[in-house]
Parts: sequence; structure tokens; C-alpha cells
Amino acid sequence: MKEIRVALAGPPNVGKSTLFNMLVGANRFVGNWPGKTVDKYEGFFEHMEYSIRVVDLPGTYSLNAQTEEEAIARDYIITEKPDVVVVLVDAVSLETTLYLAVQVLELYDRVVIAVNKIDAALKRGIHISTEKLSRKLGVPVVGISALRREGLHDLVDTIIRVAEGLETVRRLKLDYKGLDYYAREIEHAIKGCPKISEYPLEWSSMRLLEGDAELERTLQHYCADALGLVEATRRRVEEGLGSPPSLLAASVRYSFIDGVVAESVTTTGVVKREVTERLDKILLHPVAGPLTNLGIILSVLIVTLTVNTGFPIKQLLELTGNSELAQVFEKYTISGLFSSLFDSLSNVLAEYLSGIRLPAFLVSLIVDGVIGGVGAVLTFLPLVFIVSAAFGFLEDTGVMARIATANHSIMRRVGLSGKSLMPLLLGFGCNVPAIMGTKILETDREKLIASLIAPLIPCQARLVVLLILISALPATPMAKVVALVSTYAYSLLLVAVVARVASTFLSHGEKPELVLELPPYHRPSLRVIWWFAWDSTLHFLKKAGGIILGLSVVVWLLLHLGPDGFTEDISSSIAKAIGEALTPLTAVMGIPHWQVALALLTGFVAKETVASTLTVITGTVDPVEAVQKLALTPAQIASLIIFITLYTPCLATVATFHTQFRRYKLTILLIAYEFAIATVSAVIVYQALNLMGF
Ligand SMILES: Nc1nc2c(ncn2[C@@H]2O[C@H](COP(=O)(O)OP(=O)(O)OP(=O)(O)O)[C@@H](O)[C@H]2O)c(=O)[nH]1
Ligand SMILES: [Mg+2]
Repeated sequence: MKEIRVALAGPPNVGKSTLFNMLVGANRFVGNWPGKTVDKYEGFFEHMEYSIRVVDLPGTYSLNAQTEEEAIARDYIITEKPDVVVVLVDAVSLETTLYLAVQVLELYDRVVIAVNKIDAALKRGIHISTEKLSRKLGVPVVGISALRREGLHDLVDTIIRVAEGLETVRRLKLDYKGLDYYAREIEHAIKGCPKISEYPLEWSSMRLLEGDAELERTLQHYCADALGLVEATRRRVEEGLGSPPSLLAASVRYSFIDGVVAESVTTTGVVKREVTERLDKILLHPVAGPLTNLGIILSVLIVTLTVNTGFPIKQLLELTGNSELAQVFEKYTISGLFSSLFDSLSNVLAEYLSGIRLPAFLVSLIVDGVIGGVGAVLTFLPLVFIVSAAFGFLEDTGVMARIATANHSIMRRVGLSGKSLMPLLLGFGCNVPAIMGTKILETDREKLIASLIAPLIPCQARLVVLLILISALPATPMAKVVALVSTYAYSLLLVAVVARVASTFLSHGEKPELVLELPPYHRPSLRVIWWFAWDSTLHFLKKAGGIILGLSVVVWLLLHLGPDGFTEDISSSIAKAIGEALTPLTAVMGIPHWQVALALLTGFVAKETVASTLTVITGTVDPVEAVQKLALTPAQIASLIIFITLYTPCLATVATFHTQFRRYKLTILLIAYEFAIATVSAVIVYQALNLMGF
């Protein structure tokens, strides 16, 4: 057992004792007035391989050591040097409570900030971006509600990461402008003074300049002559800058806090009570609830899909005979715009690079491999962004919490809580934000189960390939719609079955509880939605971007290297050899075509690549034509549809999953189980349809 010593500091009445009680299971005195805890109390709890010792410190507004409580809190931090100091701030009054946090951050470098009473803030329409706060302050910031036990998991994880040095915290250095000059003089005088040198030098010199009774006593005791200089310098500041240093320093801190708060807090109006009640009557109704929810989710999905890929509006336009309009429409969807942007970019670059006589193979590597890879990463960005923004909207308005509540009893049947619907639904857009979103779930088990099933939800990239394959089917429009709907239905059935199986194995039959309080409805704030979406996008870019880019280059190499080095002809490439080697596997599901095996292999990078590989191999431009050129039977196409929908999630998803759990066994399990399900399903579909003569 590894011991971690944690101190809870914070201004009076922020909820330190409440947090302490929740963490260690104690019953310290909690009440709604400041100054209840006057001494420090210790308790401990165990988490994984850690024994965590927690000290509940008395509340203090600052670290000035003017009252006994302040002295207790400050001495504890300075002399006991806890592994982590958790500074609590109050979400409802961030401006005033951040003062202490700033002071602690100037003094100490192993700090976690817990923004408590998030629940109360939300009720007042106050949103706090913990990411923004964290960036501005240079420390991890976790939003919690100690009273409702929300966010405590995350807090404990963060404490452990800071204690283990996995999370960097930098000591805060404010710009005290003119004061710095005087503080440096004091720094000079007290350097080497015993006892004082236990503190960071800049900190103690600034504190002495401001007037700190306790430090002055120490100075008097050990280096009395420096004290005279401190007093003289303080007077000089008053004369030179026109105000006492304590006032100047405090105003620097307050204006820093003002800036931080302005950037990370957004306030919105709260919707009136009667409207709230009426909405809840519908959204939480046992029957009307799930139905309305379904309607809301479908509309959100249709909007995001349309903006991204044109589906299903484009198909509707085509069906109604407006194929020209459909073309224009497709061109101006986000993926359309991106692909034309990248096409022109590669053309210009190819021309330029050939102009400066770069060898053909380098030109191709840069233009197709690298730019293609960057393109693959970038085309994901609007996808992740829009999906997250749409769901950020549902979450911010308070509708998402109703969806979770209304569907909790349905989700419980497969061993998940209603809350898991929030991340899982994101999966229809893209599996990456779905897996990232599972971190909002209560227990590690539920996070894992939800992340394991999320990749089975057909995402937009798969939808694109499905539409191509379905279009290539020689069938009536009605049969095509049936094919699409049944593919989705089958995927969702599998999601339910796998969730059930996984929860039987992982939770030993325990049913998850819904730990979710219904927040009030808000008018959504654009800024909050932007935070939510932008954060997911950046997260994706940082975590998965590099891997996708790297593998795109690898796939390029496989496609362009053959026995004689660089080749433009895919049929003499290493990739073809690999495709051929894999053909026995695809033959099992009825498709003994190396082109298909190769396309599926590249589809591992990103599912939509299946279509582009097929066009490259068959030398066509239109992917539907490419599929038709392979002369597959309906049974073969159906088998392919099922396989592509279910097999091994794309690289971005695998990368996200792996960074979330960091256990190779789990990542391999994810890839293997999906591969197995996909193969078995494809074989069955092929055999059945084949027998029926398709
Ligand atoms: N809404 C809400 N109230 C909370 C939360 N956590 C604590 N409180 C309330 O805040 C008040 C103060 O809580 P304490 O835990 O006594 O605060 P403290 O920081 O220990 O206060 P001192 O010991 O006086 O410094 C109590 O009324 C708690 O119920 C929370 O997450 N949400
Ligand atoms: Mg207390």
C-alpha cells in the first residue's frame, strides 16, 4: 500500500468537511455557516493500491496567518508538505473563493483545485469550464458536488496522478509589476536566512513586503538585521507607488482572478418553473418520455448527419428526381467541402513538387501519404466537433438528463444506467466522442462496459460505406431502405446483447444506480456548447491524430512499395500480396476477392477508406461503380455490409479506447470480439442469402 497524504484547504463554508466526510466516511460537523471546523482532523480511506490520508483543515480566506485558523492551515502546508493539497473553491462564488487558491498556488506546486457545489451553480445558471480554469491556473481542476457525491471519482484519480507526478503542476507566478523590483531587494537580504529558506524565496519576500506577522517573527529570531530592511522597503513602496504593498499585491491577485473568471464562467438564464414542469411531464412520462426522447435524438442525428455528409436529404432529393440539386447539396456538406479542399491542395502541391524535380515517389509520399493522412485526421475534426456540439446542446439545456432518467429502467436491463445513453448516443455520429464521453459515468465498470459496446454503434463513416454498398445492390428502393434499417437494427441488438454479457461478467449481476439529479432547464449558452465541443475536438486531435497520420503513411507505403521498390501499380504492391494472403479469411464469408480483403484492411485506419481503396484498385472514380465492377452477388454485398458495420473499430476509436484504459489486454479484447462477431454474422448472412438464391 502506498500512502498519499492529502490536505483539504479552502475558505470557510466551501464544503471541505462535507468532502472529507464523503471521502473517508466520517461524520465531521457540517453546517451552513462559516468557521465550524477550527482545528485539523484526519481520516483515511483506501483506493486501489493507495492508502489516502486526508486532513480537513479549518477554513481560511487567505494565507496571511492573521488568525489562528489561518496559521494552522498555512503551517500544515508548509511544515507537513502533504503530497497533494486540494484547494476547494465555491462554484457559486468563484471570485471570492479563488483568492486562497491563488495564494496556495504561489506557495506550493502539488495542488488540485476542486470546484465544489457545481450542482448549486447549475441551478443558478452558472457554468464553469474546468478546462479553462485549469489552463489559466496551471493546475488540474475538477468540478465536484461533495454533497451529491458527484465527481469524487475523478477527484481521487487526479489526486493520485498529482501525487505520482503524472500530472504537472507549475507554481503560479503572478506579475506584481512595480512591486517585483522591491521584492527582489528583500529576496537579496533574506537569502540564506535559516528557516525562511524553507519557503520559496519569491513567495516569502513578497509576503514580507506585504507584512506577514509570522514571517516577521521568524526573521526577527534568525536574521534580525534583515527585518529593518524589510520595513524600510515597505515604506519606500508606499512613497514610490502611493499605496501600501499589501493593497497593491492583493489588487494584482484580484485582477488576475477577475481575468480567470471572465474567461471560464458563463451565466445563462434559468427557464421558468411552470415551463419546466410542463416539459418534465412529457419528457419524464413512462411512455411519452422514451418516445419523445427518440424523436429528439433522431432529429439531432439527422441534422448532424445532413450537415456532415448530406444523408438522408441527399438521398431524398435523388429519389424525388432532383439529382442535380442532390449533387450541389453534397458538394456543400462538410465532408464535401473538405474533400474538395484537400483535392485542390494536393493538386497544387503535386504540381509544385514535380516542378522542383522531386522524385515521383517522394511527391506521391507527400501528396498521397502525408497530406492524405492529415486529411483523414482533419475530416474527423468537424465530425467530432458537430456531434459533440449537438450533444453539448442537449446536455446544457437539461434535456439530456431527462433522457437518461426516462430511459434508466430500459438501460438497466442490459446492465447500464440511463446516464450511459448520453455517451452512447454520441456513437451514431462518431465512436470517438462516445468513448471519451464514458468518463461521466459513475463506476469504472460502467465506463468499461459502455466503452466496449460503443464501437458497435454504426457511426457516420460506416454509414457512408453502407450507403455506397447498398446503392450497388441490384434491388428496389424499398428493399434498399429495408437493408439499411435492418443493418442498424442488428447492430443495436448486438449492442444490447454484448452489454448484457459484459455486465454479467464484469458486474457480477449488480445493477447500476442512476446517480443523477435533474438539473433545471437552461437556455443553452453558445459559449458552453463551444467549450464542450472544442474540448472534445482538441482531445481527439491530441490523442488520436498522431496515430492516424502515422498509419496512413504506413498504408501508403504498403500500397506503393513492391518487390522492385516504388510502384504506381497497386497490383504489384506489398498491399496486394497482403490482400491475397488475407483472401482465405474473406472467402469464409463468401468473398474470395483480394481487392475486398485489401479494402477491409485499409478500412482499419478509417472505415470510409474502404470505399476509396476500392476506387483506387478498380481504377474508377465513383465508389458505387467500383463495387459494381467487382461483380459481387447480392449475398456477397450483404455479407460485406454486415462485416464492415461490425468489424474491428477504426484506428481513431482503438486509439481513444487505449488511451482511456491503457491496458493492452482490453484493447485486444475489443478488437478481437468485434472481429469475431463480424465474421460470424457475415458468414451466416452470406450462407442464408446464398441458399435463398441471391
Ligand atoms: N449545494 C451544495 N452544497 C454543499 C456541497 N458541499 C457542501 N455543501 C454545503 O455547504 C455548507 C458548508 O459545508 P461544510 O462542509 O461544513 O464546509 P467547510 O468548508 O467544512 O466549512 P468550515 O469548516 O466552516 O470552514 C453545508 O451547508 C453543506 O451542506 C455541494 O456539493 N453542493
Ligand atoms: Mg469544516
